[in-house]
Amino acid sequence: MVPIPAFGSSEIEINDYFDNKNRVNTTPITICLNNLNVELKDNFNKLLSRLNVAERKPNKMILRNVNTIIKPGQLTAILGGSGSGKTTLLNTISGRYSKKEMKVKGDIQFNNFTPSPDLIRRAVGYVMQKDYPLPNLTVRETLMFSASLRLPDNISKQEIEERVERIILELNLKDCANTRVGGGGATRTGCSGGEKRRLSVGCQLLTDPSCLFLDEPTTGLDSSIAFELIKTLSKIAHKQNRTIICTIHQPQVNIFKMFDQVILLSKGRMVYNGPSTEMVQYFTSIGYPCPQLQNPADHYLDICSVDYRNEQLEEQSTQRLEKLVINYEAAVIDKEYVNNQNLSDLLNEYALKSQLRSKKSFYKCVPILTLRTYKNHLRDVPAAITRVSQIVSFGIMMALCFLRIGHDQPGIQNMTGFLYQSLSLIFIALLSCVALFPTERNLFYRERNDGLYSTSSFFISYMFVELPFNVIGTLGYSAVCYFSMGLKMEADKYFMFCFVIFLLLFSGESVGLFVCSLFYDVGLATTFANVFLSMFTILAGFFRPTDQMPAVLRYFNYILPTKWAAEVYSVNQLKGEVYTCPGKQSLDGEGKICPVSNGEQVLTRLGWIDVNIYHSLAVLIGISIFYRLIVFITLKYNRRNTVL
Ligand SMILES: Nc1ncnc2c1ncn2[C@@H]1O[C@H](COP(=O)(O)OP(=O)(O)OP(=O)(O)O)[C@@H](O)[C@H]1O
Repeated sequence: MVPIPAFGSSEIEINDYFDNKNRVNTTPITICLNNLNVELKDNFNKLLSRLNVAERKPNKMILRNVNTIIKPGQLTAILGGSGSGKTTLLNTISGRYSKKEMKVKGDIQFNNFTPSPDLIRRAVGYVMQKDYPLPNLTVRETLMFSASLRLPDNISKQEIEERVERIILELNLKDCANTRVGGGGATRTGCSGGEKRRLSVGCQLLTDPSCLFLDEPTTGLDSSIAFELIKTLSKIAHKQNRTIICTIHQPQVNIFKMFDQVILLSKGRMVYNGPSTEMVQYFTSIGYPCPQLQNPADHYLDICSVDYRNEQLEEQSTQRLEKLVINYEAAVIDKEYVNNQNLSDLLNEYALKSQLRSKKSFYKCVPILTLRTYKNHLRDVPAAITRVSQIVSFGIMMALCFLRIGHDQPGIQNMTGFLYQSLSLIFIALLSCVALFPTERNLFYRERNDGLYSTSSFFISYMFVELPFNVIGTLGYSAVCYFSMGLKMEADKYFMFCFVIFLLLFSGESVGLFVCSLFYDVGLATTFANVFLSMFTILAGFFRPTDQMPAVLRYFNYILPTKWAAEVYSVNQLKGEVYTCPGKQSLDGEGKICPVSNGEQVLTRLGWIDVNIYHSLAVLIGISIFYRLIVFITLKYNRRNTVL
C-alpha cells in the first residue's frame, strides 16, 4: 500500500488584517451546480444545414454533467489539463458566457436561488487570466480609481480611502503601494507579476463580494510568488468566509495542499470532486495510487488526460478516462461529500442581489474616467511628447520642404503638394491611436463586463482626453507651416485651415478607434487600417477629380473626410490667388502668357471650382461626427472581444 501524503491547511497562518469587522457583505454564499452541461453552438454548420449544403453535426460538448456544491469559507480549485473546460466552467458559473456561442443547460444556484447570468456577473468578483491595469498609475491610485468607480455614490471619500488602505494591508501591497504598476510603453519597471495579480484581486475585493473567481491566477508567476498568492487567497476564504474558486493548470504540491476542495476535469467531465486531502486516497481506492514523491496533481492530471500520440495510446487513455468518470459518478466519497455540505446558510436571492455593484451614473463616471486616463497619459512623458511632437515634427518637415511657396508656376505645384501631404495627418492620428488606445480599451472591456459603467461614459471621457492633444497638435502644425510657407495672411483663412487640420486629426483618431474596437489584435487592426489609409489618399481627389472616377468609387468618395478636407483647404488657399510665370515659365518665353495665372484655374483642374467652402465644411463636420458614431456603435455592440 502506497503511503498517502498527509495534506492539510494547518500551516496557513492567519493574518491579523483579515478580520470581518469592516466588511459590508458578510452573507456566505454556497454555489450548487446541478447537471450543468455546456454545448458550443456551431452556428455556421447550422446555417449550412438549413441551406441543405451540409449535414447537421451535433454541438461540441464542453462540459458534461457537472454536479457539485462549492462552500463558503474555503478555497476551491478547478484542476485539469489544457482544454479540459476549466475556464468554461468558471465563466459559466460566473455568468460570463455568450448565449450566441454557448448553450448552457442545468442549474446554477447561489444560496438556493437561480440568478440570471447578468446578476451573477454584477455581483461576484472575477479576476481574469491577464491583468490590464493602467501602467502609469500607482497601486494605490489604481485602487482609489477602481473604488471610486465600483462603490456607490453615497460612500464618502474618507470611507473609500479607508477601504483602499485595508485592501492594501490585506493583500500585502504596502511596500508597492506608491509604485507605478508598470508594464506599458516607456515604463519598463513597475510591480512584479505577483503584485499585479494581487492588485487585480484587490480591485475585485473593493466591493466586498462574497464570491471571488480567478482564472489561472498563478500563470506566469514564479513558484514562490504563486505560493504567496494562493496563500493570500486561502486566508481571505477562511478568515472572511468567502467562496473562492480558481482554475489552475498544474499546481505544485505546496499550492495543491492549500486547496480545500478540488474539482478535477478532463474533457469537460468530472473525474474527482472533493477535499484535496482525500484525493490520493480516493484514486488509490479505485486502483490508481500515486507513486511516492510524485506530485498528486501532476500524476492524476496525466492519468486523466487523453494521449493522442498514436491510435493505440488514444484508445487506451480514452477507455481509462471513461472508467474514471464512471467510477467518479458511482463513488461514495463524492456523494457523501455533496450530501454532507452544510446547507443551513442557504438564504435566498437577497444574498446575491445585495452585492450588486451599482452602475455609476454617466455624470459621475465621466470625470473619474477622464482624470484617470489623463493621469495615465501624462505620466508617460515620452509618449505624451511624442503624440504631440510627431504632428509638429511633421509640420517642421513640411515647412522645410515647402518653405516660402512662391506665386510663380512651381509655386502652384508646391502649394498642391503641401495641401495633399497635409492629408497625411489623418494617418499620424490613426497610428498613434492604434498604439495608445488598446491599453484603455482592454481595461474598459473588463470594467464594462463588471457592470461598472456604460460605453457612453468611456466614449465621452476618452474624447475629453484626446481633445487637448489634438488641439495642441493642430495649433503646433498650423503655426509651423502656415507662416513659414507664406499662406494667406488673413485671420479667417488661418482659422479655417486650423479647423480642417483639427477635423483631419479627429477623423484619423476615429478610424483608429474603429479598427481597435472591431479587432482585438493590434496587428490585425493596423493591417485593416492600412486599407483605409490608402483609400483616404488615393480617393481624396488630388490625382483624379471625383466626377472622373468610376461610379462606385465616386459614391464611396463622398464618405471620405479627406475629400472634403482637401476641398475646403484648397479652396481656402487657392481662390483669389494670382500666379506669375517669369521667363521660361511662360508659354511665350517672355512672362506674358502663363500656363496657369490664378488659383481658380488650379481649382478647375482639380474639379473644385464650384465648391462651396461652407457646404463642404459642413459635410466634413458631419462625416467626422458620423465616424465617431460608428466607433461608438462598434464599441457598444462588438462584444466578441470582451471576455478576453
Ligand atoms: N468560444 C469557443 N469557441 C470554440 N471552442 C471553444 C470556445 N470556448 C471553449 N472552447 C473549447 O472548449 C474546450 C475547453 O476550453 P477551456 O478554455 O474551458 O479549457 P481550459 O481547461 O480552460 O484550457 P486552458 O487551460 O488551456 O485555458 C476547448 O477544447 C476549447 O477549444
